[in-house]
Amino acid sequence: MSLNRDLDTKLKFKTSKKLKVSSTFESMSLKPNLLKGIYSYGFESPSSIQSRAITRIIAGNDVIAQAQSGTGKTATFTIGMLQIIDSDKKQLQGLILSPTRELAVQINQVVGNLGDYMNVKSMAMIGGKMMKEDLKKINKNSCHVISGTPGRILDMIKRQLLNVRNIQILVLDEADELLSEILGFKQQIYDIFAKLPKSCQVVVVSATMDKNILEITKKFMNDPVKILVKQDEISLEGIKQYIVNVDKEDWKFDTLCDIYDSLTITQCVIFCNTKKKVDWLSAKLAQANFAVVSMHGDMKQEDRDKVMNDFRTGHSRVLISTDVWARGIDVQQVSLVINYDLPENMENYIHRIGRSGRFGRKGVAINFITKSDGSTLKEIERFYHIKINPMPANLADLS
Ligand SMILES: Nc1ncnc2c1ncn2[C@@H]1O[C@H](COP(=O)(O)OP(=O)(O)OP(=O)(O)O)[C@@H](O)[C@H]1O
Repeated sequence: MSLNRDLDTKLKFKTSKKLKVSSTFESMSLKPNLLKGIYSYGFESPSSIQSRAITRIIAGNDVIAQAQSGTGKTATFTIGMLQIIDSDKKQLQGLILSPTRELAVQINQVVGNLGDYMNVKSMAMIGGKMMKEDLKKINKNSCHVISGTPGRILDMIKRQLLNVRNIQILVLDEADELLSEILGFKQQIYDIFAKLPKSCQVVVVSATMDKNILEITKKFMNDPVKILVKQDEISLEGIKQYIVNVDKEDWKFDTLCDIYDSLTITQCVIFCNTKKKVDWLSAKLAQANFAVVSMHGDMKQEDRDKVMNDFRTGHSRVLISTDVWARGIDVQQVSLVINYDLPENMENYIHRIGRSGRFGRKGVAINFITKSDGSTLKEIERFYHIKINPMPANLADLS
């Protein structure tokens, strides 16, 4: 983890002034069938980010929307996009990019659900599946909206299998990850962007944004409306955070076994930093007769799909994963996150713990801390202006 982070968020980048706040969905002048979709999906009133950003998107502005994890960013850009596209035209009009396949699929489901009464056709376009299946679907359906991962989308565009000439709105979800130097998406995003119409509106979204990312967005955004969160407000109060001092790496496993019963009260995600460690830990827990499932990026997509399905339906309750699960995935029953390893990336700390405590629910995050983790822990505390206390002896007190 870099120790030289620039903690100064005050300069230059500020939330746009005098943003209109729409406290109801009715007051957003949405299409009746979109409003119907929103209510049938179970939403009653908009969250803070929804009440500020949706009308800006609809007005045609480029928008940078930052909001805490689990506060409804997906519906923010989805509702904005659904209002903009014309479902009578059989053309691809909206493109949503996100960093993982599971997230792209999840977003596509939200588009389908909110657009249920609008006759909107959408599809997920992700790596790990046969391209010809994608082609069959597009040809059959002529999609209005595609939610995909950058590699597959770029590939489809380069092969001229995807007509992007009529795209009106591009969304980058988890934008700071998509635009970071480390993961290699950045060039793909630029290449996709270069193929889109000049007039295309851009919306970038994440729970975490830093100055570098905001600087980069200047290259492809036009005087964006900015809705930002102060550094000391990113961490959600509803998620209680604790440390467990384990001294040595070797002690983590026994500590986890000791608390296993509390993990299964609802659902729990355990994060490790490498795929190898995920495999090792799940094998070791299975050997000790603990029921767990695991997922990482080297697994076959059909196996990943099965794990996701089992976890989403509650058939499995404890999931071990890498940072492939850190961002965006929404399983409301997850109430506990364990950092078996502290994340190597400051942003992913907040994204990982945000898998619990969705939309105002309560959550608990437990960090296993070895002696050598001390400085990283301090850095996390400083970065998010929080104090992470030792876990109380009685785990029942956690809920
Ligand atoms: N207005 C609303 N009323 C009720 N529930 C909502 C509303 N908006 C969103 N939700 C629900 O809140 C949960 C979290 O939403 P979402 O996944 O969009 O969060 P997010 O802000 O994108 O989080 P992350 O930072 O983890 O990506 C979802 O289950 C979603 O259905």
